[in-house]
Amino acid sequence: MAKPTVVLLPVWGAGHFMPMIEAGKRLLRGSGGALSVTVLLMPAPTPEAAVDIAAQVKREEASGADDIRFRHLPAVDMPTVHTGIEEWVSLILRCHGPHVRAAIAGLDCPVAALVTDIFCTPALDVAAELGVPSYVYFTSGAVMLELLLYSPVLDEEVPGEFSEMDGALNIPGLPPVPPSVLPATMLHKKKMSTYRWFLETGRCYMKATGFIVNTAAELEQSVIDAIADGRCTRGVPAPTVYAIGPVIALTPPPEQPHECVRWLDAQPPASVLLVCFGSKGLLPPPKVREIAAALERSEHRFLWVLRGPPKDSRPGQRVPTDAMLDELLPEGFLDKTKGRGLVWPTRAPQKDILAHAAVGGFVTHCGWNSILESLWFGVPMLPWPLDNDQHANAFLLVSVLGVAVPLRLDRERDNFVEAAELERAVSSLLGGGEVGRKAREKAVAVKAACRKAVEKGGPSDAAFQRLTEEIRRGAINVPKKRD
Ligand SMILES: COc1cc(-c2[o+]c3cc(O)cc([O-])c3cc2O[C@@H]2O[C@H](CO)[C@H](O)[C@H](O)[C@H]2O)cc(OC)c1O
Ligand SMILES: O=c1ccn([C@@H]2O[C@H](COP(=O)(O)OP(=O)(O)O)[C@@H](O)[C@H]2O)c(=O)[nH]1
Repeated sequence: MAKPTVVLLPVWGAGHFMPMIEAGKRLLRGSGGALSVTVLLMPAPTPEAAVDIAAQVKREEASGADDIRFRHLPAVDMPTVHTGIEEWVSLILRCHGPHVRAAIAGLDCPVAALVTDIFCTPALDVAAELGVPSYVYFTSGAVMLELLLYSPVLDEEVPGEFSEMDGALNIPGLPPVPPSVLPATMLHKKKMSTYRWFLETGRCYMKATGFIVNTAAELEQSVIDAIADGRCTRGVPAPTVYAIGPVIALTPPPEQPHECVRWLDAQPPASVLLVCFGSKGLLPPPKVREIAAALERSEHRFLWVLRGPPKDSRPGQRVPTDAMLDELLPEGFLDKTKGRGLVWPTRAPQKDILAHAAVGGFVTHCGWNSILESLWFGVPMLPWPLDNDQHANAFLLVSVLGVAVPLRLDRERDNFVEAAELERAVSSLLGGGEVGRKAREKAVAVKAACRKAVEKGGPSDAAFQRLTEEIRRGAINVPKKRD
């Protein structure tokens, strides 16, 4: 009989697609050949994302792993009316519901589980209808998962706007949380109609069999405990959390090192500040000017990945362009920083850069994958969150893990940071001073904990074994036709 398959339903996007495929490959290996993986591919919303995903699929297919197969779902109409990125993705998923159901029902083998992305709550209903166990693969950290699960409780506790309340929020397993670290969708209830998405997603998650979270228990133990004890869900036990991370797709370095890596080869150890704002990494001109002023004055070495504005700014369509450096940067900046700074105008190999001994600090937008990569290589951070889960992630880095030097930003001014503040924080992180020294020390300790977590017998490895076993046991034959 054909072996049971785990069906993955990833969304497109650098921080979502590859981490989920990587987790699927680990499930394959972990099952010792007992399982296969079927990836359902939704057509990507932009030509750039389509090219990216096609390349990744080609790479996986070429690697000869015959237990992973890809199935294309039919195209759906992209929603034009929505309240924001969260609802936009959820609406697309809703349209795909019948296709997902048909694809699963049409499989020629037992189905062990459906694994969906953060946004794919409609797929949980499909799994329930078919009797298939369902898991949310959470590409962000447990703090963000907790915020989603706890949002219905918070909504009742704080009837007014979070942005207008005095004091801090009491969120299980966390130190007092300033409301300013909540995602924008939560912060302005009345202004953001997407707020409902938050509450509904939190409730809907309770239908899942489990949460597979790309984190390590060591990073977010108290939060994971709070979820497990039902403290976020009014005492009702939440689906089991499997903290299996850090899951990072690491590939051997290319034969010809990238230009950024060659530049780093010529720099002293732990001397370079990496500045990179993720795969969407675009900044408006005033922020570019502040960064340039801070880097020029700080006299530290830097590698700045600076992208150009997108051609299309609609949710889900924002793809950065290659930067025209002469137009974006203040006059004379490149000359004045020549030798100690490199500005890279297109996508850079971030993991290879963070792995380089010359990198001593990372100004990051706090996308979860960037955080995990920085921790994996022991690089302390300067958090400059912009959106989504990033403010909450930054809070974790500074207030729980202590691996980052805080950066004062003005959320009311679109997360603006003054040049002088950035200059101060860079000097603290890379130069002398107690705060920077502590962050550097903690980053080294957390690096060791991350690596230990995924070693054979480590806590993430153990969680992964439990998950694999549970998935293997859950396999069912999906009836071809519903009664
Ligand atoms: C899939 O394409 C996109 C996803 C996001 C996006 O939006 C988002 C909104 C929230 O209210 C809470 C979130 O956690 C969240 C996350 C998110 O995706 C990114 O996820 C990464 C890994 O999970 C990473 O942590 C990044 O910080 C998140 O931004 C947004 C988006 O465009 C703005 C997408 O196209
Ligand atoms: O120039 C870049 C920008 C980003 N990334 C990678 O893209 C992912 C970004 O994911 P993250 O969750 O940090 O943020 P997002 O891009 O989803 O906001 C990470 O794996 C980065 O290493 C990269 O390789 N080069």
